[in-house]
Amino acid sequence: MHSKEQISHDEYQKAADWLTSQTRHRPQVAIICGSGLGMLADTLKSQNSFAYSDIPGFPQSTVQGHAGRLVFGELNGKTCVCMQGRFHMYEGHSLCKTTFPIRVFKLLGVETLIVTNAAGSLVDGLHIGDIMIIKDHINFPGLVGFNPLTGPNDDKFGPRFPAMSSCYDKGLRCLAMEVAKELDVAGIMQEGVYAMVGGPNFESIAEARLLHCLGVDAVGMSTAPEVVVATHCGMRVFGLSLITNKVGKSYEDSDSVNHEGVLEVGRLRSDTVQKLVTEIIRRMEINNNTNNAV
Ligand SMILES: O=P(O)(O)O[C@H]1O[C@H](CO)[C@@H](O)[C@H]1O
Ligand code: HPA
Repeated sequence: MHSKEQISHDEYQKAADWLTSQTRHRPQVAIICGSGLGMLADTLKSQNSFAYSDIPGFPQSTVQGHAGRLVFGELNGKTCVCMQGRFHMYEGHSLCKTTFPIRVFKLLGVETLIVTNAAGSLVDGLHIGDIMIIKDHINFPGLVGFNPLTGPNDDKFGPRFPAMSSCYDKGLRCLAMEVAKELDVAGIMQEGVYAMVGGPNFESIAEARLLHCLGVDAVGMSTAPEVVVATHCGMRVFGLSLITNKVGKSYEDSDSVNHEGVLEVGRLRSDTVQKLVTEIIRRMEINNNTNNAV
């Protein structure tokens, strides 16, 4: 599935212009809701929401737990746009379609991207229900050439060879830990490395052992392409993984993971994730002088 699909600057602009004509909100922060975490969008005040099917160029969500709506609104004094449902490579979308909304957000003036996901833990210290602040990622599809930036570079968005050595903003990671302490949830939070695999199958035992050996703390099937595209176009990124399951590394393990279980943990922890994200956004500094439009 080495996609040759290219999306022109005009197509991103068309979606951004359509959204600008439909809502008075001009978002500074974009939030992507992971599996079972769509309720984050419900916290926005003065909402305007749009079905993905109505937005020019947007793909459709096909996964249970991903509603397929873009919600604009106010949250603690910041204007936000929330993806209630993300796109995954395994749904059959090209990677540039999977990340289409990110560049549209850039054109809308978004400066900060908050990504959330459901992920499986590979380490003893991360338990079901814990929240991992993403410190770094391993983009397995990207390492072998499945990268949303493949193809002619659009210099209006960013450089041909973007650095990825500090894509998860350190200031926001520190802020998240401070907020976690104040909300008394620091005990279930720690930083770690997220790895994206292609999916849609969950990992075999041997794959889980390999990921563990490679220094992966949590594994999922999303996020890295979104973060690559956001970093390429100069956005500040913050990411959270909700640990929804332990990834079996022993042939003696009898538990096996399934998507319903993943969604259930999302529901159980939705309140905590919501409070964390809401408070981080309240305290986040926004550079109002930056003209982000490209
Ligand atoms: O990464 P999000 O969208 O949270 O979803 C995660 O949950 C699904 C598996 O249950 C996969 O899509 C995996 O990537
Ligand atoms: O264990 C997992 N593996 C891959 N993706 C996932 N998303 C939630 N849990 C998992």
